[in-house]
Amino acid sequence: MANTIQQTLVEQTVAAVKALYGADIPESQISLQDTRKEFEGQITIVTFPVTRFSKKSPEQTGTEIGEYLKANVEAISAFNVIKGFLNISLSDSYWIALLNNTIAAADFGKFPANGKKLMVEYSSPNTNKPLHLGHIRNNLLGYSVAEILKAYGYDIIKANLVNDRGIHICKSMLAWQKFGNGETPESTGMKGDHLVGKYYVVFDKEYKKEIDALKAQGLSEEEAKKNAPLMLEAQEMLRKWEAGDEEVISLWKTMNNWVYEGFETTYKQLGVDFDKYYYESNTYLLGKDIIQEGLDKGVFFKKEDNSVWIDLSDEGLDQKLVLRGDGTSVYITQDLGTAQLKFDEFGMDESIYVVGNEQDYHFKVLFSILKKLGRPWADGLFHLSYGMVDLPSGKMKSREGTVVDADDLMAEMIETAKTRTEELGKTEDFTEEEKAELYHTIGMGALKYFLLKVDPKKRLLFDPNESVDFQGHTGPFIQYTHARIKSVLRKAGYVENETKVNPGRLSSYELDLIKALSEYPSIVEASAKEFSPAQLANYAYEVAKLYNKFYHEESILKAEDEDVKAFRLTLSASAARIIAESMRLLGIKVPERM
Ligand SMILES: NC(=[NH2+])NCCC[C@H](N)C(=O)O
Repeated sequence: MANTIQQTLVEQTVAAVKALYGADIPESQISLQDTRKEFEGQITIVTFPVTRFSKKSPEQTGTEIGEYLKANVEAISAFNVIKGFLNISLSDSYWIALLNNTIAAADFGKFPANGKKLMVEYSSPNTNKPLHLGHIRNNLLGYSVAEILKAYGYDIIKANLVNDRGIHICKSMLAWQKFGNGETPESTGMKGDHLVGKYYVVFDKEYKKEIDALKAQGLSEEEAKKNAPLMLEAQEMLRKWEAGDEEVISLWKTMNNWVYEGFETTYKQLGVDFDKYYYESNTYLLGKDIIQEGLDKGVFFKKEDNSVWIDLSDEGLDQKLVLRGDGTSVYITQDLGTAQLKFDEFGMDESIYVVGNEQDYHFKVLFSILKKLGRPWADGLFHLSYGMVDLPSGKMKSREGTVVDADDLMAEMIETAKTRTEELGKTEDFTEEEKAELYHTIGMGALKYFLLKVDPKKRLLFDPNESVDFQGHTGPFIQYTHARIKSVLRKAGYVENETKVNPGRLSSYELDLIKALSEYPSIVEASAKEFSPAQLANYAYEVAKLYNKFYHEESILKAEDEDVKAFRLTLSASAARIIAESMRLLGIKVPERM
């Protein structure tokens, strides 16, 4: 447990039960809560489990435990019992010492290396079109979870599995070949991924025309789709590609490089990065040896047409194809092989896949197969699943009218941040360069915070305007708070870790803020264990709110005496550091001034 006073209270409660009632109560039965706002105190012990041993009323039991604790734990200044809840007040001197000695220290909230390795696979785009809003959620989640786990002591590998082969890639290639007139990113000034995406859309449009024409000739929808000349050509291209045709391969290399250049720009703008890239063009044949192994072990079975299946009805899932009758692989064949490759190469303890919830079933099956095959690492696999992101209709139109392009959205966010910041009118003395950086920081902070504060499983409505509200539950509100604290510290000429300062007593605003800051390590721990950036995001907001309350209620620069002033500056500096660090783990920058 990161907060030692909590640990002490649990241990001393166990000792109290022994001393008072002669019984051994397991630590796990002692639960602590934050004391409710309307009661006196900061930490509450739930005494109901103890009544089993005391054989007395909850009130009586709470009072007896409270007296024992007050006599034995120096930090306790008072207690009260309400309906069996033992509310404990810790002395001001306890909280003051905690700030000076623990929270204000540079290593507060830093975890030592835990010797464990973990891979986070995220992003994993297809190279036939640019990234969209859904990818943004994916990238932010993956990056943030990786940073949180790194802070918690893991050795992290950020991996990206790029889907760079298959019929969808042939569609954009074919459309470019037929209708592209030799267009390049240079000749059009378009980003490479957008150019390729444009031809993916062209394919779809032309293909639809062909389907309609065939249907007008009396073909069924299904037949028309199958026999449309463009589709037949795309399939022919895929066959040639797989047979090693030089022309196709060279076209693929050219267009794929356009896409990668585009992706790199998008990733840079988003502020995400990767340690390892996997390409499906290299991994798509993997997994076939695992199919054979599964057949030998009796985990898989063959049907008459030679296709290979797994029966997962014992787990409430159905039968699932793992290899086609003609020996070609399906999605899961590749993923079996890629999982093996990842573990062979990195020998990690855990592996997380950040992939949308439309693939929940796929990952259930994948993990289940690897368990059945007896892979020792199969228990360390986790699918970090997330829901869709929508925009309020009419707010922003994407190029194709359906999905929202990631680059467009980011540009729009930075623009909105600019407008809003200009309204605040505090940047007169900024250089153009500083302004541009600030708008970027705020625009991206707004976008990232809005997407990360929500539980990943929830479907999300992204409201660009609401996300930049400087007063709301937003990134910019937290960023603004950070800049405000930094401004106070600058005005005071504050130097980090000057002296240990004792103001004598604490106001309730100071106490609430110190208490919140003291929770930082346990929040990092919980966010890491639950792969939950949302917890950290909401925590940063709480700290910012408490700081603002403190700031409005207490004078800092004009405090009543030097000790109080020095103390409030130390408290401010700690709040700024913890806000900045929480936001860094979310991939969000905080400005020094704004
Ligand atoms: N190992 C995996 N299956 N990762 C997810 C790949 C996601 C895939 N490229 C898609 O866009 O749907």
